[in-house]
Amino acid sequence: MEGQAVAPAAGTVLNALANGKGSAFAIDEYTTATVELDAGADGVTGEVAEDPDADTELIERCVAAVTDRFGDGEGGWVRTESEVPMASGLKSSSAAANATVLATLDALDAAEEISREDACRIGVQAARDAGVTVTGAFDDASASMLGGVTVTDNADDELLAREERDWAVLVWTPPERSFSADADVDSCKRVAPMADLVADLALDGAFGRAMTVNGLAFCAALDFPTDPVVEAMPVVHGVSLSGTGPSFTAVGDREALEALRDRWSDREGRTWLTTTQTEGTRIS
Ligand SMILES: Nc1ncnc2c1ncn2[C@@H]1O[C@H](COP(=O)(O)OP(=O)(O)OP(=O)(O)O)[C@@H](O)[C@H]1O
Ligand SMILES: O=C(O)C1=C[C@@H](O)[C@@H](O)[C@H](O)C1
Repeated sequence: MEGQAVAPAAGTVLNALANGKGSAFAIDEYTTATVELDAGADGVTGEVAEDPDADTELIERCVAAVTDRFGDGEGGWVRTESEVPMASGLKSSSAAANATVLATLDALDAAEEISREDACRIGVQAARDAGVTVTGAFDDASASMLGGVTVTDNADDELLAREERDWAVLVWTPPERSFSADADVDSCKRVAPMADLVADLALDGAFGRAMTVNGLAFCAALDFPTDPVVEAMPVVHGVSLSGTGPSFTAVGDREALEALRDRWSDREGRTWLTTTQTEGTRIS
């Protein structure tokens, strides 16, 4: 029994570490999961193509959660291949979990037995159980699973809004890595009044302005530089630190972002242009 699915990465509108509300948008960069199930296998073995030493607990838990609920507890093998690096702020764990959950459902021929929203909640619970998230990150996971821009309450995995936007997206990924689970949550909680404002803007559909306020607040809280945000502000719809960093994303018109790319590219790391994605996670 084999299955395969592909899930998009995402960027941040609102980081949920301050007040539990979050917002994120899917981008056109992907993680693929391939799953092979075997009724006789003893447990699940995971593999991350780009990093043989990576922690595979999350994807193994995703397979087991799906076979427990929709199969007969089959074990097997899962491998992810990703265009986005881990711990870069681009929600690689959400994309890996979503792709693995859907690939396992595909292997069991059970993809139509559950809504995409609930399938996403399986991956969020696996991320909590694996200890790779602070809030569960239903904001990131729902954007990756459903596509478009989502606004969520991560306290109870509730989807508050989903909309579609057709933006060009500029991403700067510095060479450093920062795991979400290691973020300074107390510092993030201090900017909760700003996060409340960002949530109101996002729920009004003013995603660009929401994102920029988020960027300034969380760069300050997590000690990231604000100059990429200030440089971008005059020419973009929105710009922010993505997640707990270190990547930044800016959204807007392609020509404006091409000009901004020339400035951001002076910094160390990788700067590239992509687009928003509205289709979400799919069986491949
Ligand atoms: N491509 C992947 N394949 C398998 N597991 C992954 C993958 N990406 C992330 N993970 C799992 O999630 C854990 C946390 O990764 P990471 O910090 O990248 O997650 P994240 O919260 O999505 O952060 P970021 O938004 O910074 O990418 C990893 O240690 C690993 O266990
Ligand atoms: O681990 C978490 O709970 C989160 C991590 C970051 O991606 C945040 O952007 C997200 O809102 C929540």
